[in-house]
Amino acid sequence: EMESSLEVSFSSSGAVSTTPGFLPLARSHIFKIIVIGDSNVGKTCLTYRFCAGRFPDRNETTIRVDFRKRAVEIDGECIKIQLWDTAGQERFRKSMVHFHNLPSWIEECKHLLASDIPWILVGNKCDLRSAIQVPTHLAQKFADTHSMPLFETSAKNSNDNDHVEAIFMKLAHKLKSHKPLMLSQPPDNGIILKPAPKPAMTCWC
Ligand SMILES: Nc1nc2c(ncn2[C@@H]2O[C@H](COP(=O)(O)OP(=O)(O)OP(=O)(O)O)[C@@H](O)[C@H]2O)c(=O)[nH]1
Repeated sequence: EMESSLEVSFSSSGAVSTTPGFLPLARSHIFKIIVIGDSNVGKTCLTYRFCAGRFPDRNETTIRVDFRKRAVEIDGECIKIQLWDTAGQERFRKSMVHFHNLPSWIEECKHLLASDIPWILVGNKCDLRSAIQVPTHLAQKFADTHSMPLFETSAKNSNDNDHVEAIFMKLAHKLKSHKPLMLSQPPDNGIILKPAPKPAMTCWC
């Protein structure tokens, strides 16, 4: 079946690494993307696909939240993308938030998160076209109503659809230009003298 999942994202950034002498060495941005949606829509597979580059051999239902990460380069800058793969099953997400279906997911997020967070809507499992659950025109209408871009993809086999890689990269670009949400995070072990204007980047990849 083709089902819809909802992704909402926010960013925080500005980590500055320092040497014991307190000189800033490197600065990198961390973008945190929360993936939410009903159970079984493919949140784990989508996040795995983006971070590991392939469809998982096997996976189990998510309990509370799993974290996946990947470093990418945007405009010559190393960006750390942290994906929060949340549990879709009611019994596993009780301690986090209470959601039921797409409109409820959105409503709940609006209460919990800042209003101007970039959102995108993703319909997954497009490789199962014959078992489509949500026609594109309806998904598009829903996305328009909630002012978010719609992507249709398959974590398993993107072929003619939006590619998982491109979707997350588009979101990362969107977050990069979304300066107001960026918060400065002091380093754990030092004093920030001042942010380096054009720091040398240290990439995890
Ligand atoms: N055919 C097909 N199957 C998919 C796709 N994405 C996920 N699946 C399958 O759908 C099932 C559920 O995928 P998950 O990624 O675990 O779903 P989830 O949304 O993370 O589920 P919860 O952890 O319960 O919230 C698994 O059997 C996957 O193999 C896809 O794009 N195409």
